[in-house]
Amino acid sequence: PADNNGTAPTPLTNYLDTQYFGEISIGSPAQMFNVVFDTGSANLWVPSQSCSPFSTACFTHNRYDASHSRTYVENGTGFSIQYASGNVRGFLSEDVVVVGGIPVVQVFAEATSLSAMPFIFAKFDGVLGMGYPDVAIDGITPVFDRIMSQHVLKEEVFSVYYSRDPKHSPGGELVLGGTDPNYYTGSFNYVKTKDTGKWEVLMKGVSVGTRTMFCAEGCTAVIDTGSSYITGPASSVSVLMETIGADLDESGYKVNCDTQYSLTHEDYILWQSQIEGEVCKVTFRGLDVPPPTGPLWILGANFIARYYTEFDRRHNRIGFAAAV
Ligand SMILES: CC(C)(C)OC(=O)N[C@@H]1CNC[C@H](C(=O)N(Cc2cccc(Cl)c2Cl)C2CC2)C1
Repeated sequence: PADNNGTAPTPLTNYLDTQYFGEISIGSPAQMFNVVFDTGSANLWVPSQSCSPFSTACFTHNRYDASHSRTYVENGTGFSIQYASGNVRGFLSEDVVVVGGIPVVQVFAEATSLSAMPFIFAKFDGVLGMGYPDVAIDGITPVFDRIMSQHVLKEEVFSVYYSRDPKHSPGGELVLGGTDPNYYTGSFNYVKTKDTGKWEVLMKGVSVGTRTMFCAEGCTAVIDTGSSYITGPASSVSVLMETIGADLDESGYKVNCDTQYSLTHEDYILWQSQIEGEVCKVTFRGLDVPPPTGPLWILGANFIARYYTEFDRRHNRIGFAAAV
Protein backbone atom coordinates (compact mmCIF):
# COMPACT_ATOMS: atom_id res chain seq x y z
CA PRO A 1 0.00 0.00 0.00
CA ALA A 2 1.06 3.64 -0.23
CA ASP A 3 3.40 4.32 2.71
CA ASN A 4 2.36 6.63 5.54
CA ASN A 5 3.12 9.81 3.60
CA GLY A 6 0.92 8.77 0.69
CA THR A 7 3.73 7.84 -1.68
CA ALA A 8 4.64 4.45 -3.18
CA PRO A 9 8.21 3.92 -4.48
CA THR A 10 9.25 1.19 -6.95
CA PRO A 11 13.01 0.60 -7.49
CA LEU A 12 14.01 0.30 -11.15
CA THR A 13 16.71 -1.77 -12.87
CA ASN A 14 18.96 0.06 -15.33
CA TYR A 15 19.94 -2.12 -18.29
CA LEU A 16 22.74 -0.49 -20.28
CA ASP A 17 21.27 2.99 -19.71
CA THR A 18 18.71 2.13 -22.42
CA GLN A 19 16.06 0.11 -20.59
CA TYR A 20 14.73 0.99 -17.12
CA PHE A 21 12.13 -1.36 -15.65
CA GLY A 22 10.53 -2.26 -12.34
CA GLU A 23 8.62 -5.19 -10.88
CA ILE A 24 4.82 -5.46 -10.65
CA SER A 25 2.64 -8.45 -9.83
CA ILE A 26 -0.53 -9.67 -11.56
CA GLY A 27 -2.91 -12.27 -10.16
CA SER A 28 -3.42 -14.21 -6.93
CA PRO A 29 -1.08 -15.74 -6.02
CA ALA A 30 1.23 -13.02 -7.38
CA GLN A 31 2.86 -13.59 -10.78
CA MET A 32 5.87 -11.20 -11.09
CA PHE A 33 6.70 -9.18 -14.22
CA ASN A 34 9.36 -6.62 -15.15
CA VAL A 35 7.73 -3.69 -16.95
CA VAL A 36 8.85 -0.42 -18.48
CA PHE A 37 6.82 2.45 -16.93
CA ASP A 38 6.22 4.21 -20.23
CA THR A 39 4.87 7.80 -20.29
CA GLY A 40 4.61 7.48 -24.09
CA SER A 41 1.79 4.92 -23.91
CA ALA A 42 -1.18 4.15 -21.65
CA ASN A 43 -1.82 0.40 -21.75
CA LEU A 44 -0.51 -2.48 -19.64
CA TRP A 45 0.51 -5.62 -21.51
CA VAL A 46 2.56 -8.66 -20.52
CA PRO A 47 3.37 -11.89 -22.44
CA SER A 48 0.68 -14.56 -22.18
CA GLN A 49 1.02 -18.23 -21.20
CA SER A 50 -1.03 -18.92 -24.35
CA CYS A 51 1.67 -17.29 -26.49
CA SER A 52 2.49 -19.11 -29.74
CA PRO A 53 5.59 -21.28 -29.18
CA PHE A 54 7.09 -19.78 -32.36
CA SER A 55 7.19 -16.30 -30.81
CA THR A 56 10.74 -16.30 -29.47
CA ALA A 57 10.31 -12.89 -27.84
CA CYS A 58 7.36 -14.26 -25.92
CA PHE A 59 9.09 -17.43 -24.86
CA THR A 60 12.15 -15.76 -23.37
CA HIS A 61 10.04 -13.65 -20.98
CA ASN A 62 7.78 -14.21 -17.97
CA ARG A 63 4.24 -15.09 -19.08
CA TYR A 64 0.89 -14.53 -17.32
CA ASP A 65 -1.08 -17.70 -16.65
CA ALA A 66 -4.76 -16.92 -16.04
CA SER A 67 -5.49 -20.52 -15.01
CA HIS A 68 -3.22 -20.04 -11.97
CA SER A 69 -4.95 -16.91 -10.67
CA ARG A 70 -8.06 -17.05 -8.51
CA THR A 71 -8.78 -13.36 -9.13
CA TYR A 72 -8.67 -13.65 -12.97
CA VAL A 73 -11.76 -12.34 -14.81
CA GLU A 74 -12.15 -13.26 -18.49
CA ASN A 75 -12.60 -10.49 -21.09
CA GLY A 76 -11.28 -11.79 -24.44
CA THR A 77 -11.54 -8.54 -26.47
CA GLY A 78 -8.83 -8.38 -29.16
CA PHE A 79 -5.84 -6.09 -28.61
CA SER A 80 -2.96 -4.91 -30.81
CA ILE A 81 -0.34 -2.19 -30.59
CA GLN A 82 1.62 -1.03 -33.63
CA TYR A 83 4.94 0.43 -32.45
CA ALA A 84 7.29 2.22 -34.82
CA SER A 85 9.69 -0.66 -34.30
CA GLY A 86 7.36 -3.64 -34.01
CA ASN A 87 3.96 -4.87 -32.82
CA VAL A 88 2.15 -6.65 -30.01
CA ARG A 89 -1.08 -8.64 -30.46
CA GLY A 90 -3.25 -10.45 -27.93
CA PHE A 91 -6.46 -10.21 -25.94
CA LEU A 92 -7.75 -8.42 -22.85
CA SER A 93 -8.03 -9.95 -19.37
CA GLU A 94 -8.76 -8.52 -15.95
CA ASP A 95 -6.95 -9.29 -12.69
CA VAL A 96 -5.45 -7.67 -9.58
CA VAL A 97 -2.29 -5.72 -10.49
CA VAL A 98 0.03 -4.51 -7.68
CA VAL A 99 2.29 -1.49 -8.39
CA GLY A 100 4.47 -0.08 -5.60
CA GLY A 101 2.41 -2.13 -3.15
CA ILE A 102 -0.89 -0.60 -4.32
CA PRO A 103 -3.42 -3.17 -5.66
CA VAL A 104 -5.84 -2.26 -8.47
CA VAL A 105 -8.32 -4.38 -10.44
CA GLN A 106 -7.00 -3.73 -13.94
CA VAL A 107 -7.93 -4.59 -17.53
CA PHE A 108 -4.67 -5.42 -19.31
CA ALA A 109 -3.55 -7.24 -22.45
CA GLU A 110 -2.11 -10.75 -22.58
CA ALA A 111 0.29 -10.68 -25.54
CA THR A 112 0.04 -13.84 -27.64
CA SER A 113 2.40 -12.57 -30.31
CA LEU A 114 5.36 -10.20 -29.91
CA SER A 115 7.38 -9.19 -32.97
CA ALA A 116 10.92 -10.50 -32.63
CA MET A 117 12.10 -6.98 -33.44
CA PRO A 118 12.55 -5.22 -31.09
CA PHE A 119 11.31 -7.42 -28.24
CA ILE A 120 14.09 -10.02 -28.39
CA PHE A 121 16.35 -7.19 -27.14
CA ALA A 122 13.97 -6.37 -24.31
CA LYS A 123 15.16 -7.33 -20.82
CA PHE A 124 11.70 -6.35 -19.57
CA ASP A 125 8.65 -8.59 -19.94
CA GLY A 126 6.02 -5.96 -20.73
CA VAL A 127 4.97 -2.32 -20.68
CA LEU A 128 2.93 -0.38 -18.12
CA GLY A 129 1.76 2.77 -19.86
CA MET A 130 1.82 5.87 -17.62
CA GLY A 131 0.23 8.09 -20.28
CA TYR A 132 -3.14 9.86 -20.17
CA PRO A 133 -6.37 7.91 -20.81
CA ASP A 134 -6.68 9.69 -24.20
CA VAL A 135 -3.74 7.59 -25.46
CA ALA A 136 -5.12 4.27 -24.14
CA ILE A 137 -5.97 1.69 -26.82
CA ASP A 138 -9.51 0.14 -26.50
CA GLY A 139 -10.38 3.02 -24.12
CA ILE A 140 -9.07 1.04 -21.13
CA THR A 141 -8.65 3.10 -17.93
CA PRO A 142 -4.88 3.22 -17.30
CA VAL A 143 -3.29 1.85 -14.11
CA PHE A 144 -2.36 5.28 -12.67
CA ASP A 145 -5.93 6.54 -13.16
CA ARG A 146 -7.22 3.49 -11.26
CA ILE A 147 -4.76 4.27 -8.45
CA MET A 148 -5.72 7.99 -8.37
CA SER A 149 -9.39 7.08 -7.97
CA GLN A 150 -8.51 5.18 -4.77
CA HIS A 151 -7.40 8.49 -3.14
CA VAL A 152 -4.44 6.82 -1.44
CA LEU A 153 -1.79 9.13 -2.93
CA LYS A 154 -0.68 12.39 -1.27
CA GLU A 155 -0.51 14.10 -4.67
CA GLU A 156 -1.81 13.11 -8.11
CA VAL A 157 1.73 12.95 -9.52
CA PHE A 158 4.41 10.37 -10.23
CA SER A 159 8.17 10.95 -10.50
CA VAL A 160 10.98 9.18 -12.30
CA TYR A 161 14.69 8.87 -11.48
CA TYR A 162 16.95 7.10 -14.01
CA SER A 163 20.54 6.54 -12.90
CA ARG A 164 23.28 7.23 -15.44
CA ASP A 165 25.56 4.52 -14.17
CA PRO A 166 24.57 0.86 -14.80
CA LYS A 167 26.57 -0.11 -11.69
CA HIS A 168 24.57 2.29 -9.43
CA SER A 169 21.95 0.51 -7.35
CA PRO A 170 19.06 1.05 -7.67
CA GLY A 171 19.18 1.74 -11.38
CA GLY A 172 16.32 4.17 -10.90
CA GLU A 173 13.10 4.79 -8.99
CA LEU A 174 9.45 5.45 -9.81
CA VAL A 175 7.52 7.24 -7.03
CA LEU A 176 3.71 7.26 -7.19
CA GLY A 177 2.21 10.20 -5.30
CA GLY A 178 5.26 12.41 -4.91
CA THR A 179 9.00 12.87 -5.47
CA ASP A 180 12.15 11.45 -3.82
CA PRO A 181 14.50 14.24 -2.62
CA ASN A 182 17.35 11.70 -2.45
CA TYR A 183 17.59 11.84 -6.23
CA TYR A 184 17.47 15.52 -7.14
CA THR A 185 18.94 18.81 -6.00
CA GLY A 186 17.47 22.31 -6.15
CA SER A 187 13.92 23.19 -7.05
CA PHE A 188 11.66 22.04 -9.87
CA ASN A 189 11.10 24.03 -13.04
CA TYR A 190 7.54 23.37 -14.25
CA VAL A 191 6.38 23.26 -17.87
CA LYS A 192 2.68 23.03 -18.81
CA THR A 193 1.77 20.05 -20.99
CA LYS A 194 0.97 21.16 -24.55
CA ASP A 195 -2.62 20.03 -24.83
CA THR A 196 -3.73 17.82 -21.95
CA GLY A 197 -3.94 14.24 -23.04
CA LYS A 198 -0.24 13.62 -23.67
CA TRP A 199 3.02 14.01 -21.75
CA GLU A 200 4.36 16.52 -24.26
CA VAL A 201 5.52 20.13 -23.91
CA LEU A 202 6.20 23.09 -26.18
CA MET A 203 9.99 23.12 -26.54
CA LYS A 204 11.36 26.65 -27.04
CA GLY A 205 14.44 25.65 -29.04
CA VAL A 206 17.35 23.23 -29.45
CA SER A 207 20.72 24.90 -28.86
CA VAL A 208 24.33 23.81 -29.08
CA GLY A 209 26.16 25.93 -26.54
CA THR A 210 24.63 29.39 -26.81
CA ARG A 211 23.49 28.94 -30.43
CA THR A 212 19.84 28.00 -31.05
CA MET A 213 20.05 25.74 -34.08
CA PHE A 214 16.52 24.29 -34.34
CA CYS A 215 12.96 24.71 -33.21
CA ALA A 216 13.55 28.43 -32.71
CA GLU A 217 9.86 29.14 -33.28
CA GLY A 218 8.87 26.39 -30.84
CA CYS A 219 8.14 22.69 -31.44
CA THR A 220 6.65 19.67 -29.67
CA ALA A 221 8.75 17.50 -27.34
CA VAL A 222 7.42 14.27 -25.86
CA ILE A 223 8.85 13.42 -22.42
CA ASP A 224 8.97 9.67 -22.96
CA THR A 225 10.27 7.42 -20.16
CA GLY A 226 9.86 4.39 -22.47
CA SER A 227 12.26 5.62 -25.17
CA SER A 228 15.98 5.07 -24.81
CA TYR A 229 17.27 8.08 -26.69
CA ILE A 230 16.65 11.64 -27.73
CA THR A 231 15.12 11.68 -31.20
CA GLY A 232 14.37 14.59 -33.47
CA PRO A 233 13.61 15.26 -37.13
CA ALA A 234 16.30 13.43 -39.11
CA SER A 235 17.47 16.57 -40.93
CA SER A 236 17.91 18.52 -37.67
CA VAL A 237 19.65 15.66 -35.90
CA SER A 238 22.04 15.15 -38.81
CA VAL A 239 23.08 18.83 -38.63
CA LEU A 240 23.41 18.51 -34.83
CA MET A 241 25.60 15.42 -35.25
CA GLU A 242 27.78 17.22 -37.79
CA THR A 243 28.29 19.98 -35.19
CA ILE A 244 29.66 17.47 -32.69
CA GLY A 245 31.61 15.56 -35.35
CA ALA A 246 29.60 12.33 -35.17
CA ASP A 247 29.29 9.97 -38.11
CA LEU A 248 26.29 7.85 -38.92
CA ASP A 249 26.47 4.11 -39.52
CA GLU A 250 23.83 1.37 -39.64
CA SER A 251 23.54 1.26 -35.85
CA GLY A 252 23.28 5.04 -35.36
CA TYR A 253 25.67 7.95 -34.73
CA LYS A 254 29.11 7.40 -33.27
CA VAL A 255 32.06 9.58 -32.24
CA ASN A 256 35.55 8.54 -31.31
CA CYS A 257 35.76 8.21 -27.57
CA ASP A 258 38.57 10.59 -26.76
CA THR A 259 37.06 13.68 -28.45
CA GLN A 260 36.40 16.19 -25.70
CA TYR A 261 32.92 17.72 -25.72
CA SER A 262 32.39 21.15 -24.29
CA LEU A 263 28.74 20.18 -23.91
CA THR A 264 28.05 17.82 -21.06
CA HIS A 265 28.91 14.82 -23.17
CA GLU A 266 28.11 12.27 -20.47
CA ASP A 267 24.46 13.18 -21.06
CA TYR A 268 24.45 11.90 -24.57
CA ILE A 269 27.54 9.80 -25.14
CA LEU A 270 26.98 6.14 -24.27
CA TRP A 271 30.34 4.35 -23.74
CA GLN A 272 30.07 0.63 -24.53
CA SER A 273 32.85 -1.95 -24.55
CA GLN A 274 32.29 -4.34 -27.41
CA ILE A 275 34.24 -7.15 -29.00
CA GLU A 276 35.96 -4.79 -31.42
CA GLY A 277 36.95 -2.52 -28.50
CA GLU A 278 35.28 0.52 -26.97
CA VAL A 279 32.46 2.19 -28.86
CA CYS A 280 30.99 5.60 -28.02
CA LYS A 281 27.43 5.87 -29.21
CA VAL A 282 25.72 9.22 -29.39
CA THR A 283 22.28 8.79 -27.91
CA PHE A 284 20.55 10.98 -30.47
CA ARG A 285 18.50 9.38 -33.19
CA GLY A 286 16.93 10.86 -36.27
CA LEU A 287 13.25 9.95 -36.39
CA ASP A 288 10.72 11.60 -38.68
CA VAL A 289 7.25 11.28 -37.18
CA PRO A 290 4.73 12.21 -39.89
CA PRO A 291 2.18 14.99 -39.28
CA PRO A 292 -0.23 15.46 -37.54
CA THR A 293 1.59 13.79 -34.63
CA GLY A 294 4.96 15.00 -35.82
CA PRO A 295 7.30 16.64 -36.49
CA LEU A 296 8.43 16.19 -32.92
CA TRP A 297 11.37 15.61 -30.65
CA ILE A 298 11.29 12.73 -28.17
CA LEU A 299 13.25 13.25 -24.95
CA GLY A 300 13.92 9.72 -23.69
CA ALA A 301 15.90 7.95 -20.98
CA ASN A 302 19.17 9.83 -21.41
CA PHE A 303 17.34 13.16 -20.97
CA ILE A 304 15.46 11.87 -17.91
CA ALA A 305 18.71 10.54 -16.44
CA ARG A 306 19.97 14.17 -16.46
CA TYR A 307 16.74 15.74 -15.20
CA TYR A 308 14.67 14.18 -12.38
CA THR A 309 11.14 14.40 -13.79
CA GLU A 310 7.78 14.84 -12.03
CA PHE A 311 4.64 14.10 -14.08
CA ASP A 312 1.78 16.10 -12.56
CA ARG A 313 -1.74 14.93 -13.50
CA ARG A 314 -3.37 17.41 -11.08
CA HIS A 315 -1.97 20.49 -12.82
CA ASN A 316 -1.19 18.96 -16.26
CA ARG A 317 2.45 19.99 -16.05
CA ILE A 318 5.90 18.37 -15.98
CA GLY A 319 8.55 19.37 -13.42
CA PHE A 320 12.30 19.06 -14.04
CA ALA A 321 15.01 19.21 -11.37
CA ALA A 322 18.75 18.46 -11.60
CA ALA A 323 19.20 14.72 -10.99
CA VAL A 324 21.96 13.75 -8.55
C1 LIG B 1 0.79 5.00 -30.42
C2 LIG B 1 1.29 4.11 -29.31
C3 LIG B 1 1.19 2.64 -29.71
C4 LIG B 1 0.54 4.35 -28.02
O1 LIG B 1 2.68 4.45 -29.15
C5 LIG B 1 3.47 3.85 -28.19
O2 LIG B 1 3.09 2.94 -27.47
N1 LIG B 1 4.72 4.39 -28.11
C6 LIG B 1 5.67 3.98 -27.09
C7 LIG B 1 6.36 5.23 -26.55
N2 LIG B 1 7.41 4.89 -25.58
C8 LIG B 1 8.40 3.97 -26.10
C9 LIG B 1 7.76 2.68 -26.61
C10 LIG B 1 8.82 1.76 -27.22
O3 LIG B 1 9.47 2.14 -28.16
N3 LIG B 1 9.01 0.52 -26.66
C11 LIG B 1 9.96 -0.43 -27.27
C12 LIG B 1 11.34 -0.38 -26.61
C13 LIG B 1 11.87 0.80 -26.08
C14 LIG B 1 13.18 0.79 -25.54
C15 LIG B 1 13.95 -0.38 -25.55
C16 LIG B 1 13.39 -1.55 -26.07
CL1 LIG B 1 14.32 -3.01 -26.09
C17 LIG B 1 12.10 -1.56 -26.60
CL2 LIG B 1 11.44 -3.03 -27.22
C18 LIG B 1 8.21 0.00 -25.52
C19 LIG B 1 9.01 -0.63 -24.45
C20 LIG B 1 8.39 0.72 -24.23
C21 LIG B 1 6.70 3.01 -27.67
